[in-house]
Amino acid sequence: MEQKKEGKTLTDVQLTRDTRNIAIGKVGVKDVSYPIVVMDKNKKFQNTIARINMYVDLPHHFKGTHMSRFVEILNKYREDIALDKLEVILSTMKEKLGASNAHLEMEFPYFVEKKAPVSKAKSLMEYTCTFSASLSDRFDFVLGIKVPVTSLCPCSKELSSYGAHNQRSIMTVQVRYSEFIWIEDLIDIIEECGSSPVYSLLKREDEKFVTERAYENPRFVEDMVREATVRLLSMENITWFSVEAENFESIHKHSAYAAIERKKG
Ligand SMILES: Nc1nc2c(ncn2[C@@H]2O[C@H](COP(=O)(O)OP(=O)(O)OP(=O)(O)O)[C@@H](O)[C@H]2O)c(=O)[nH]1
Repeated sequence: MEQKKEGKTLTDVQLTRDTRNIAIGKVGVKDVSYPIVVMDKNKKFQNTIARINMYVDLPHHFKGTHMSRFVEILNKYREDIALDKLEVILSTMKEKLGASNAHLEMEFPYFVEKKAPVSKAKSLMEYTCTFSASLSDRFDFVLGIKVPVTSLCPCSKELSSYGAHNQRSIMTVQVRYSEFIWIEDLIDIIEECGSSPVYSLLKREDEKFVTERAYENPRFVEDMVREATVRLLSMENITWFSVEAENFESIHKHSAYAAIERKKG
């Protein structure tokens, strides 16, 4: 729609015709920083700040999409729990932007209170989580979490007279599910798969405990993704998953890496 400002016509350039006959698969806004509300197993909800990408498809005949509408839609639902509103946000994107499919990606820090293993000292641990949702004819949702763990190399332990190389690793799990899964529960499952979980706060007695626990529990990246696979396969409500492990090797400049993806049924 054309508007006038200070005598000048505000032409809606986006609506003008493009003649190259090329449709666009994804167009929209990327890396919008916005507050969101996430469900929290212990506190009911948690306020956090997400980096958000919102995209739709654009038919070949339009010059551009209407970028302002993405943020208008996001803003409308900002007080609501993000997960509850994903489908309605996507369907509003389709409707307001005249699109046949819509995509929404959110990456956000999520904090979980953890107790140190011996002293029981409490602290908050940050996990990076992702919601990836899309709506074409059907709604699709993938929950992702990056879980840091310690890994200790079984080969190094076997070969060395003293110690074994060990490092921080990141396990990235993504799941599709039929029934709601708490982020906290998925974190617990993945943390079992390394040599030891990592913590924000450890007292001396905890440090001794986690060092010895990792030594007693050596894991290759292969072990880590296999351990995760065994656990994720046994969870009936998970319909699809992918799990990756990356060990930021303390004896190499590169990482060790493994990944498994499974669709069930
Ligand atoms: N489509 C498009 N818009 C862009 C881009 N970069 C900046 N914009 C700006 O995004 C702004 C918002 O566009 P619209 O949503 O169409 O704004 P509007 O016409 O005021 O809003 P509606 O009346 O809802 O269409 C415009 O000022 C565009 O110039 C780009 O690469 N593509």
